[in-house]
Amino acid sequence: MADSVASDDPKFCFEEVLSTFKVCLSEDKAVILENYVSGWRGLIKFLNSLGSVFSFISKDAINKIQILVNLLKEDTHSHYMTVQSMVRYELDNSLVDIDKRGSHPESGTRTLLRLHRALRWLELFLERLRISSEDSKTSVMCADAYNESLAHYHPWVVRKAAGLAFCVLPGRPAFFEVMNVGPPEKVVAVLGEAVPLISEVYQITEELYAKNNLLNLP
Ligand SMILES: CCCCCCCCCCCCC/C=C/[C@@H](O)[C@H](COP(=O)(O)O)NC(=O)CCCCCCCCCCCCCCC
Repeated sequence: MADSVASDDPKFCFEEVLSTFKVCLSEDKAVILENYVSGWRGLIKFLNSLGSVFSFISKDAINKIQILVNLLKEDTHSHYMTVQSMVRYELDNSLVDIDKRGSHPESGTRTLLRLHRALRWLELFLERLRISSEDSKTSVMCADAYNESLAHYHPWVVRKAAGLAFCVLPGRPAFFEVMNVGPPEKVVAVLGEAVPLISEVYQITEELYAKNNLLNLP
């Protein structure tokens, strides 16, 4: 794994993201942190290729991915193999700020929760994209998915900035081009494979966080 998340390798292919999410779950349905992080790296590559309007979003995501990458490199890395083991280890060792921000503002559990919420946006957006018609607007699909999910956790100023950024998203044909998968039918087929995978990873993480009362970490 490369040291820095902010790689500027320009070549993006959505199937790469698909393949990382494919290997995200272990046999016993635990979320493998390294693969989860790789999936996000791929998505950030995509976001970066859409232009600098999105850099305030990718900067925050890169920052969070980097926190997780660092945890995967520390002496305690064996506890960070899966999201399940990470949560267990951090809770057992009081490494998570539960009610208010304190001495662990960058715990893995808290950091992953932010990405997890964004994964729900991704699932909703990709599903809209999958069933969209040729003249559907990506900006509208993106905004609808955002308003239904991630926006609930963002203050007004972030929602406003995100809304403005969505307006400059390329139209569906150009968006599909950037996904670099092939003709539109192929994109739709790949999305049909990706959405259920992403959804399963999301559900498993959601249940884990709900069970441990972690869905509102500060
Ligand atoms: C394709 C268009 C991409 C649009 C992305 C939609 C998500 C909009 C998110 C706006 C986030 C703004 C940045 C600030 C966020 C933080 O305040 C906030 C809270 O963090 P804190 O508790 O540490 O303060 N952070 C977050 O909620 C995490 C946001 C992570 C966003 C990652 C978005 C990655 C998008 C990848 C796009 C890939 C599309 C692929 C399609 C084929």
